Amino acid sequence: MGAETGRAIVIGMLRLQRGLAEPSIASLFDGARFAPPPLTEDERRRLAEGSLADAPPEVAGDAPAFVLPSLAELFGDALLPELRALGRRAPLDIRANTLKQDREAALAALADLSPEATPLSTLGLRIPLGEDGRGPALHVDPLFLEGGFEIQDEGSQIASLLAGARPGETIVDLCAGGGGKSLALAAITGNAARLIATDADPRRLAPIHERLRRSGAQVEVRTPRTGKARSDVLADLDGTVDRVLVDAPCTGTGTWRRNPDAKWRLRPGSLSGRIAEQAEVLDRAARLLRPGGTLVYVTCSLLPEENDAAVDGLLQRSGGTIGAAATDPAPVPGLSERVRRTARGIQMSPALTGTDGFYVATMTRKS
Ligand SMILES: C[S@@+](CC[C@H](N)C(=O)[O-])C[C@H]1O[C@@H](n2cnc3c(N)ncnc32)[C@H](O)[C@@H]1O
Repeated sequence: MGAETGRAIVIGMLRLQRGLAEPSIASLFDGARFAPPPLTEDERRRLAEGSLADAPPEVAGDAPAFVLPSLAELFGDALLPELRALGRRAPLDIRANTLKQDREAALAALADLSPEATPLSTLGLRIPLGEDGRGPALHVDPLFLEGGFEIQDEGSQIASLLAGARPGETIVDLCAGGGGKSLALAAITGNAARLIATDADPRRLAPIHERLRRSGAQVEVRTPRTGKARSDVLADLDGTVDRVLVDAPCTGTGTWRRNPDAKWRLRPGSLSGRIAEQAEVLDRAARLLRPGGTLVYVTCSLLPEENDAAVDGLLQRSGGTIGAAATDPAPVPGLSERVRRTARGIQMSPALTGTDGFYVATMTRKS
């Protein structure tokens, strides 16, 4: 809009992010009692003719300049379309809890919300947003209260499906947080795997207990003590685990469309902090694995430093004990044709897969 005033930013946001045409913006800026003054001639002209074609990428793509080289490394020529897709509103996705009913039954039970099956996840339903961009009050929906579904982005559902969890396995969800992926793994294995969930931060685990009760998922939660009483709650499992899921702490750059403010709070120091945590948690995961066991590394980041480079770091530190393995997109029909492949894993993104920017890589313990 040719200015950096609050008014110019709001008008630009309505045009670029909400996709409103000039007449719709003019109807909001009508000078009524609590409305801003009407659009000026210059503002109308800029809305009609303005273009970001010549703007630098951090302006055209609305992203902090310091991460652009990393994003360009991943996206190449698709950098701007991907940045713009990251600026658009995220859809509202839920995962049918197949411990209670299948997706078809959930679609029927929620028919009044007009859900559709998600394009890729075989477990997902997409709920249309209202004109104000808000979704319905899912947390009080009777089906939710009965555990019939969980609110989970399609990308997170896909990451859970790609984890390859099988009935009979011992599986550790090492960074379980509120339990989003633990619950999904329990449903995917039909409660027939031994699932253990933990997190370095006991407070992050708090919501999991209520979620387990509601969903019927069977997961053993191991809550660490903090401070002087701290001990390794997984020590008895070292060298025995079939599969470890590391849903790692990360910058969350793949979720900017959900948390637009996060991109402006990101600092170079927070990236280096996350990289150190990722190395620590990957080393811990590697020690848990039995020979032949599988490590699945997931982030919701688009930065190669947190993804392929983190995997490379573990492969090098392990001295050959941990080997790279392919991540098979087959459990998610249609994913193979759409997803971006990196040297070590696969990368989802809003423009390509229509999901948050999840990264998934697979490794195995050789000996
Ligand atoms: C991306 S979040 C996990 C989200 C969760 N898996 C879900 O699907 O809802 C990353 C988590 O890693 C935890 N974390 C960070 N460092 C860790 C470590 N060294 N060991 C275990 N968990 C760690 C954080 O406390 C945070 O809860």
